[in-house]
Amino acid sequence: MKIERIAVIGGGAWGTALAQVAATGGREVRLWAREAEVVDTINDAHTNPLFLPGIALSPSIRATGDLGELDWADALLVVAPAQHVRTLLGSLPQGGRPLILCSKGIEAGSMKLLTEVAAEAQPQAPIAVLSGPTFAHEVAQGLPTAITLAAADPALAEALVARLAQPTFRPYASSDLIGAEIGGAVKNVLAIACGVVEGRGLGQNARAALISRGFAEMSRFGVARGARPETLAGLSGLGDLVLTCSSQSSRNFSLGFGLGRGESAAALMADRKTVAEGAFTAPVLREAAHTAGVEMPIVDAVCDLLDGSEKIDSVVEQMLSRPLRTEGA
Ligand SMILES: NC(=O)C1=CN([C@@H]2O[C@H](COP(=O)(O)OP(=O)(O)OC[C@H]3O[C@@H](n4cnc5c(N)ncnc54)[C@H](O)[C@@H]3O)[C@@H](O)[C@H]2O)C=CC1
Ligand SMILES: O=C(CO)COP(=O)(O)O
Repeated sequence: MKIERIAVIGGGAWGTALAQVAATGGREVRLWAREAEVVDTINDAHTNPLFLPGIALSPSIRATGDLGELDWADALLVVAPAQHVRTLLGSLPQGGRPLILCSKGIEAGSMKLLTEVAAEAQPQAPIAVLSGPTFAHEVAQGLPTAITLAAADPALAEALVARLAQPTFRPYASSDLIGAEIGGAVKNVLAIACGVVEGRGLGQNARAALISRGFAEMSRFGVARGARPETLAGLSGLGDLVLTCSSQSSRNFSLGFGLGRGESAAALMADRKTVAEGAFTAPVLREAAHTAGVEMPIVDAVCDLLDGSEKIDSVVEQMLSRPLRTEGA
């Protein structure tokens, strides 16, 4: 199997950065963006100041507002916010072109993972997942990055790795799609919690404890939904959790930081141009965990802060007064 022509659905920071990777060496890449101004600035000035400021883009990236123009591609990178993936995939013609899911989230309402959403919206398309510790602005600058590329068909994984790999962009093939996508979805919620810890000034010990106990929650939920533990401990799980729990560059972490400072979620979410996926994933993850019989106290606490049902100090007190238990449990 050979994949040459890559198209990207989504002209936000991550879609643009991935287009930049795929365009290395002057290879043509098509990118669908929702905003006409993004289409125009990519085509005319080779920049995306709205979502990825300060990066000079390859002139071989051609943007379009017409999904029909993506028919040209051998494979499509799907990089829209998770809650819009179903609608966008439903707007494409049906076909057997591989879809590589790069978004991180769980669909609200249905509680479905994006692999399930894609299988319903495009039943004939082979599905892959690309996920890992990858801040878009670093990838777009060519800084060294490693990422998980999961596909059920090893030939598809191999073809995609061959097409996307660069000396500074190293995809590691996997066959565990569920593991790869659960890590990315859950870490966004945990990054909000880490931001809260930082914003409230609870210290570095608390943040390390939260990353470790958060990873235990991710693992319990992931395994219950069919993920492999080694995938969750890899780039797309623990790797991405550590990245987003350590940096204000994370939109989810910075949302939590604001909450920790006492700002309301509504005020922090109003007028956001960029997406903090964890805010949308948190309530559906809580519901999905409940359905699976999995305890996720950190996720519950993030939900309570986001919906305003609890104040930060009482959430912290509740977390600290939970029954003492053995670490592996
Ligand atoms: N930015 C990053 O460093 C990374 C982001 N991701 C994931 O990629 C996905 C996209 O995130 P970003 O590119 O960062 O977005 P962004 O925050 O840079 O931009 C927002 C995006 O949402 C789109 N959008 C808003 N309303 C929409 C609608 N109604 N229908 C379709 N699209 C709509 C905008 O067109 C824009 O592309 C998310 O799931 C995110 O978790 C994954 C890895 C890294
Ligand atoms: O997923 C990301 C890095 O891997 C980006 O994180 P944020 O969406 O929190 O900015």
